Amino acid sequence: MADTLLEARGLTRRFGAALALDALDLAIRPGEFFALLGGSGSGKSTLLRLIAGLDAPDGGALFLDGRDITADPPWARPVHMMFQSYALFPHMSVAENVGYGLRRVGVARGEQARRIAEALALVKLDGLGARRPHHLSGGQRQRVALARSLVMRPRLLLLDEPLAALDAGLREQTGFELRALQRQTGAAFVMVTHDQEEALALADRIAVLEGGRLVQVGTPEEVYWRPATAFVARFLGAANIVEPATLPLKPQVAGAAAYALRPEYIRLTRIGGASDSDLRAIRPSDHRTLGHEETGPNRVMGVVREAAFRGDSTLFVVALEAGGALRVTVHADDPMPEMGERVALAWDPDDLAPLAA
Ligand SMILES: Nc1ncnc2c1ncn2[C@@H]1O[C@H](COP(=O)(O)OP(=O)(O)OP(=O)(O)O)[C@@H](O)[C@H]1O
Repeated sequence: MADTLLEARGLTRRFGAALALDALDLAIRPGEFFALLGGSGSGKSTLLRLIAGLDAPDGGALFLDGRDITADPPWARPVHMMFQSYALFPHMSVAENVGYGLRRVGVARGEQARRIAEALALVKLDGLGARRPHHLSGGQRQRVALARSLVMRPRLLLLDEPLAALDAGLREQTGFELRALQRQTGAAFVMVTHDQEEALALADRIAVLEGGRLVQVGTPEEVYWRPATAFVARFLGAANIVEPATLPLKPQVAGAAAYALRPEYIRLTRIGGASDSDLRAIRPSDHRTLGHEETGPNRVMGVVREAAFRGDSTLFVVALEAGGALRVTVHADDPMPEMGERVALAWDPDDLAPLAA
């Protein structure tokens, strides 16, 4: 396929009895920012190492531009990996570190100097070429590691938890810089992360891994709003998992055993002492149930049990009269219920995302 840069077919890797990758299929497009998201032990690092050629699969194959590269050594692949530890050589200067790969493949000296300067400028480290890595901050060391990868002009750059070692302030800025670098260089970036917010913020597409299998691949919007399984729904921001047996649901797509319902999708209506201003904020469709206690499909009654302030919104846990609880977010501009207040919860049928078992 023309729009596929790297393809994995049936990729399998066993460690003794443990199946780290279970016949995994995956296609990465040229120039995309792709996130591999999964919990500890889901197979993320194993997949990255196989793509880089640092490890060999027990089954399946890898194709780059349609060519089988499964048996190619790492240096023969237009793929570069940036390790979480950065793996810089402490006895070499920044410029020597960045130029290491160029020297190994025998690029002429003048050309080396030009490309090292270009790579250092790309990561905004101009002028620091003579320094040793231990005279740099953690963020700067990461830039050296990035420059060392980018100087090789890879088609595909693999990044193992690139932001994990940075403090919170630097993480967001570095994330945006990674995106900018990816656009500037045109290389495809594959980033391993266990942080769903990072994946949602940066990636063009996200692959969610569970137990060595891909459970869903899609845009951040697709995996967030339309999770394929309960695992994905929970992993990406704690959606409510609701079942027709326990709640009066009338979903757009019938027949699923369970549905994901985002806390942001639920409308909360104050029933008890709703003030006039509260009433004006309530949608017309909610008026008929105000003061009444009727329920119906996609509408339930409950009592507010917990509240967590989140700045632009507050998350409420509402214990349902029919049993169970739902998590509901109320935007800061909307009327807030009190703790212990009775409320009505409602949602649109097409906001129920059907889940595979
Ligand atoms: N060299 C190895 N020897 C034995 N088992 C291994 C080896 N490497 C990985 N595994 C096993 O394979 C599975 C997948 O591991 P992997 O490191 O790929 O997961 P991960 O998603 O990267 O996890 P983490 O986020 O914790 O790094 C785990 O069960 C792990 O214990």
